[in-house]
Amino acid sequence: MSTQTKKNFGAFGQQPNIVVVGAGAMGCYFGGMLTKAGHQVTFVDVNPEQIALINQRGVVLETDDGSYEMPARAALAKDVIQSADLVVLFTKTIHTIGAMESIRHILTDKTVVLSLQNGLGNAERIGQFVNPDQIVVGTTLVPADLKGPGHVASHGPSSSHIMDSTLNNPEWLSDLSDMFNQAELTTNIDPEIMTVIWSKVAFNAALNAICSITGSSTGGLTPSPAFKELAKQVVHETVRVGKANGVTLDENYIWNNVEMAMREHPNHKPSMLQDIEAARATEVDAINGAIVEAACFAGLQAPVNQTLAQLVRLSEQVAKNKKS
Ligand SMILES: NC(=O)C1=CN([C@@H]2O[C@H](COP(=O)(O)OP(=O)(O)OC[C@H]3O[C@@H](n4cnc5c(N)ncnc54)[C@H](OP(=O)(O)O)[C@@H]3O)[C@@H](O)[C@H]2O)C=CC1
Ligand SMILES: CC(C)(CO)C(=O)C(=O)O
Repeated sequence: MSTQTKKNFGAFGQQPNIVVVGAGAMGCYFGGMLTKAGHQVTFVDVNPEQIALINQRGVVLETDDGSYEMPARAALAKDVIQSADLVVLFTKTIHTIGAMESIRHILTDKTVVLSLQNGLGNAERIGQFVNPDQIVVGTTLVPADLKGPGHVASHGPSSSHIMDSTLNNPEWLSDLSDMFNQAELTTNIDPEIMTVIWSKVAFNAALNAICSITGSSTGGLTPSPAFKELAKQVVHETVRVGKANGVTLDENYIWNNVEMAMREHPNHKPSMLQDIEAARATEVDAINGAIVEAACFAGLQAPVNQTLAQLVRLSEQVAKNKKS
């Protein structure tokens, strides 16, 4: 059945007004796929040149099924007027508060805000702007590499897990996952979302941090016993911290995801490495740093994450020094 004939987005209506905030790698991929499925998407970003290029040429997606160039609409937040039915938030976590503040005027008490951002604390940050029952959080294993403004490549299998932040699993959540699945963005509703989020944080704490420090894509680490030993220590430590914070994690499940990413997404540069290469601030505080904080909160220490966090911060500084 074609995506057109399956269309029925319940609470969101036939033509929801979707606003993708952050027109970088993930924003362009998710927004581009939703556009390709026939949705009305507005991209919001802070970079005027990027906005101009997207308006002029559209977004370009390189996928395993082919390359697509789709007309798209992008704007600065202040220039978006129509209220949003769905906000898909894909800024880096350090920009969440600023981005949400900038779109405050298009948020209503019915707007749903979805975050598949990496790291801990996403629901809490978004919760400063909308009610908890309007927030959907989750994780995604979609690998997205920004090739240039509005131009993104994503290769290999992937899926996302979502749940509303109150864990009530309202009916409209199925409408949202249907919308994404029909746009070929494989999405599962997962009641165990805290486990899923912590598992992804453990994954990113190992893979993103080590790739960023070493300058390697995920596949580049494959033959290294040193990587395996270090990454397993990160995962082990994070599982211990999760447990002390009331979240039970499965070390094997996390490790299998790390191995899957190395095997299936070998050319992907984790988002944190893309930040280092662009001399931008990374999300280390929401990933390894947040694990260290959660350890302190539970009266523990997390020395492996602490050391990796410091090395990522050092790599950030070196990248900035080189650029200036
Ligand atoms: N890339 C990937 O493969 C994956 C990423 N993720 C997560 O998805 C999220 C987005 O990552 P990614 O797409 O890689 O990030 P990018 O850096 O590629 O994109 C973020 C975009 O948001 C823009 N931005 C910054 N501040 C604001 C603001 N106030 N309002 C609107 N836009 C703003 C940035 O502009 P500028 O560059 O000028 O700051 C940039 O264009 C992160 O949390 C990441 O961890 C999750 C899984 C995979
Ligand atoms: C794509 C993935 C899952 C790393 O493999 C990721 O989370 C990232 O790049 O930040």
